[in-house]
Amino acid sequence: MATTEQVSTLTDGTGGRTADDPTAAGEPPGAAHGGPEEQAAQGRRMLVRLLRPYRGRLVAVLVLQAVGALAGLAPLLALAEIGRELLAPGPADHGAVWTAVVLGAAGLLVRVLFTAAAGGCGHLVDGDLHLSLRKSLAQRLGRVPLGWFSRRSSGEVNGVVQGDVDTLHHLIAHTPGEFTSAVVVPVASLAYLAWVDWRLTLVALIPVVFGVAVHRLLSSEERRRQGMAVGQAMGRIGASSVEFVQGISVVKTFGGAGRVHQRYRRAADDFADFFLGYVAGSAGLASLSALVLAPPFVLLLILAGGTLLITQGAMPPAELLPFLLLSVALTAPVAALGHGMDNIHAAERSADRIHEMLSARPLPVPARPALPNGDRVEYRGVGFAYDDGHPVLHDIDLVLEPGTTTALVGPSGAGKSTLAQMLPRFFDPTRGAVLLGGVDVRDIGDEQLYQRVAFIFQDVRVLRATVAENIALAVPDADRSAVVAAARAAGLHERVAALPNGYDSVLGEDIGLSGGEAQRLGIARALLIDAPVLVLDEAMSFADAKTQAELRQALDVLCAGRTQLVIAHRLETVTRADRIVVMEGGRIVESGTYQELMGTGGKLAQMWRAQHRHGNGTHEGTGR
Ligand SMILES: Nc1ncnc2c1ncn2[C@@H]1O[C@H](COP(=O)(O)OP(=O)(O)OP(=O)(O)O)[C@@H](O)[C@H]1O
Repeated sequence: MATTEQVSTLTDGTGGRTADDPTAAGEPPGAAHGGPEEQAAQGRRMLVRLLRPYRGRLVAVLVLQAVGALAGLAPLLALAEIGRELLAPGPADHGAVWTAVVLGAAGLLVRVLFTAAAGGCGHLVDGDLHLSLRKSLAQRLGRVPLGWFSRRSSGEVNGVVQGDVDTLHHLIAHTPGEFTSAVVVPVASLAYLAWVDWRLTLVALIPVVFGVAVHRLLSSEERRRQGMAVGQAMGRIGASSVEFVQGISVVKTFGGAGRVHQRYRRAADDFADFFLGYVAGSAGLASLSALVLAPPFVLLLILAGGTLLITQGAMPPAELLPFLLLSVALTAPVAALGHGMDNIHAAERSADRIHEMLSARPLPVPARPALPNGDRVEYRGVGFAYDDGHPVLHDIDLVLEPGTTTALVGPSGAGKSTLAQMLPRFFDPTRGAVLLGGVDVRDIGDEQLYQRVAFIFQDVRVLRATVAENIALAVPDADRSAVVAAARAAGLHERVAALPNGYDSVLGEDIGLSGGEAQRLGIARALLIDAPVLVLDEAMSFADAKTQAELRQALDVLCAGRTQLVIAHRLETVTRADRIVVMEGGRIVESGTYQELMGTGGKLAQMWRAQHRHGNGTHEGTGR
C-alpha cells in the first residue's frame, strides 16, 4: 500500500523571509544543542525571540489583566469593610456601608470587562503568532531541499507544525493572565491585611512561605533533569509503540514480535522506574505542601491565630473577617505555580524545536533564473556529503546525451540514488556542479527545472486528494482528457474507471493504491508533465511477474525518446541502455555499453555472473 499524505500548504514555495519571520535575526542553522540546562536556556531565548514582535500587545494584556485582578478584589474588600463596619461596636455608618456596596459592585463590573479584554487580546496575539509561525514554517518547508524530508518522518514534521505551535497557545493566551493575577492579587491582599493587622498577616504568610520554599526545592536543577528523563522515557514508550504499529507486517513476517514486545516492555519498565524515582523524591514534600496550602488548613491557622489575638484583647473580633475572606487569595497562586511553570517549560521546548525547523537551510533560489539550452545533462566534478566529513560521492563526471538512456548499477550504498537525486535538486552538490542544457541546475528556476526534469523514485507519494488531482499534481490546469490519457498510458485507467466516483475518488478514503498502482500513478504524473529528462528508480521487487510486465510496458511508453537516468534493477534496461555506469563507494568505477563492459570482464561482468549463479532475472547488484 502506498503512503498517503494529507494535502497541506507546506509546498507553498514562495520562499524568502517574511517581515515577521522570527528567524530573521537568524541563529546559525542547526545551532548546537548541549545538555538539559543549555537546551532550557536555548528554549528560553527562542521563546523570547518568537514573542518579541508581540511585546507591545503582551504588555497591554498584562496591564488589562492587572487592572482586572485588582478590581476583582474590590467585592471582597467591600465585604470585609462592610463586616467590620457592621460588627464594630456602636451605630453603623450607613454612608460608608453604601459606599462599600457601590465600590464592590463597580469593582466586579471592571473586573469582568478588563479580564474579558485581556483574554480577548491574548487570544488575538495567540492567533497572530500561530498564523505567522505556520506561514513561516510552510515557507521554510517549501524551500528546504526535497532530500531534507527523506531524513525526517512526517510525524516529526507534523509534531512541530501542529503540536509545538499549539503548545504555545496556553502560554500566550492564558499564562500572562494567570501570572499577573498570581502576583497582583496576593500583593494587594497582603497590603490590605497588613494595614488591618500586621501580626495576623504574619500568621497568614506561614503557608505562603512554606509553599514557595517547597516549590523551589521541587524545581531544582536535579529535579528538572529527573523530569526530562521521565519525559524521554515516555518518548521511548511512544517510539516503540509506533515502531510496533508501523512495522507490524515486517515484525510478524520475520517473527520479531517477541523482540519488539520486549523493547516495548523494557521502555515501559524504564518509564516506571524513572517515574517512581521522580515521584518518590517529591511525593512527601508535595503532599505536605498541598496540605499546608489547602483552604481548610489556611482558615484553621487564621482562626487559631485570630482567636489568640482576640482572647488576649489585642485585636477586635471584626478584624478577623478580612483575614477569613482574603487569606486564601494569598495561597491559591502558590498552589498554581507548579502548573504554570510546567506550561512555560513545555513552551520553551516547543519554541526550541520550532526555531530549529525554521533554521533549516533552504535550497538557494537563483536571483536571476537562467533558461537551459537543450536537454544535455552533465555532472562536472560532483562531490557530495550528507554529513560534514563523510562524502558519499567523489569526483563524478558524467554526461547524459539528449535522448539516451544511462543505467546506474552498483552495490547497495554505492551512491546511485544520491547521484540521481542531484539532478532534480533533492540536494545540491557540495563540490562541482550538475548542468542541464549548459546551465547549472542551481541557476534554473524551480518551475523551469521541474518542467524539464521529471522523476519517479521508489516511494511514490500519494496525496489525500482525488485521483485526477494526484495525477495532475504538477500540471494543475491539465484538462480531464489529458489526465485520462496519461492514466491510460500508465495502465491505471481501468482501475480508476471502475470506481463509483472514477477520477474524483479520493485516495486514502475511497480507494487505496497497491505499490504497483502507486508506481503507475507516478508514471501517469510524469507522462502529464511531459518532461524531456527523466530520472527513474525502476525498482519493482514488490511486484509479481504480471505487474512487472505491465509496469515495464507503461515505462516504455513514458521513456520513449527522453533523456533517461535510470537506477537499473533489470537486465533489459542494462542491455538496452546506451551507457551503463557502474558505481562503487561513491565513485564511477566503470562506464560503457553492455558489450564493452561485458567484453572487458570487469565489475559489470562479475555482477552479471553472480546474478546468474542465483538464477534471478532481475539485477541484484543494487541490493534492493
Ligand atoms: N538521507 C541520508 N542521510 C545520510 N546518509 C545517507 C542518506 N541517504 C543515503 N545515505 C548514505 O549515502 C550513501 C549512498 O547511499 P545511496 O542511497 O545513494 O546508495 P544506493 O547505491 O542508492 O543504495 P541502494 O541501492 O541501497 O539504495 C550510503 O552510505 C548511505 O548510507
